[in-house]
Amino acid sequence: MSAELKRKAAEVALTHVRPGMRLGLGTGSTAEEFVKLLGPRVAAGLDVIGVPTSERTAALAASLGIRLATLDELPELDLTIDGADEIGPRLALVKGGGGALLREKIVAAASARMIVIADSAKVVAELGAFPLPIEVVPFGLEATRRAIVARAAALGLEGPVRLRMAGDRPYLTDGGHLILDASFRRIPQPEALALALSGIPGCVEHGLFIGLASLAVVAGPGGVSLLEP
Ligand SMILES: O=C[C@H](O)[C@H](O)[C@H](O)COP(=O)(O)O
Repeated sequence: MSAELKRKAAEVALTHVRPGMRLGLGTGSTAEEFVKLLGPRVAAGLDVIGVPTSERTAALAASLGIRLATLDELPELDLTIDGADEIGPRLALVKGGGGALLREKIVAAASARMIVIADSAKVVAELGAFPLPIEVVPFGLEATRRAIVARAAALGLEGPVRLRMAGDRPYLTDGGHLILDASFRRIPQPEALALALSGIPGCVEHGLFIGLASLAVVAGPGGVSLLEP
């Protein structure tokens, strides 16, 4: 998606921000467009406080003068704005392409509302074309991977479950965990898959966000559209 479309979606999301709000700040190139638009508004006097979902977003927001807090300091938020890798029916999402899914999900769950910003290519009739990121602890990695394969086989897993790499080393999340990317191609039952993955020891969190987003702002060549669950 072009930076321009990302910015258009972020601009619409910004109209939902009110003075005094406690904001969850998402991660990824689209969420960054939102943070970049928020910075000048804060400099012009908009009083908000942000809880970042990654070290990367924290650094960007701080560089723009946005006041930040931890989720421990502000455990209840008004609104989270974040991107997504896929937006499916009823605003079920796949997230975690940028490796921030754990903090993103905790922050979204602590927010009264979550607005997803994306380009129209992210909207799908069925989730699964984007490999599902699953955050796991390093201990027992292969046992956890096999358990994921065993549970997910009946729920649409078609391809490999691969350890995400950063160059020649495993990618490490902000929480010090690893990411397994699972190639489903189709996820016909997201709720059942979410439940199955959550029950696997060693699996910290998965990238299925179900029932969390209350609005999607989708920018396409023909304009911006709003999707509700
Ligand atoms: O971990 C990363 C996040 O879930 C992102 O929101 C997601 O990957 C979308 O990123 P982008 O806006 O760069 O496509």
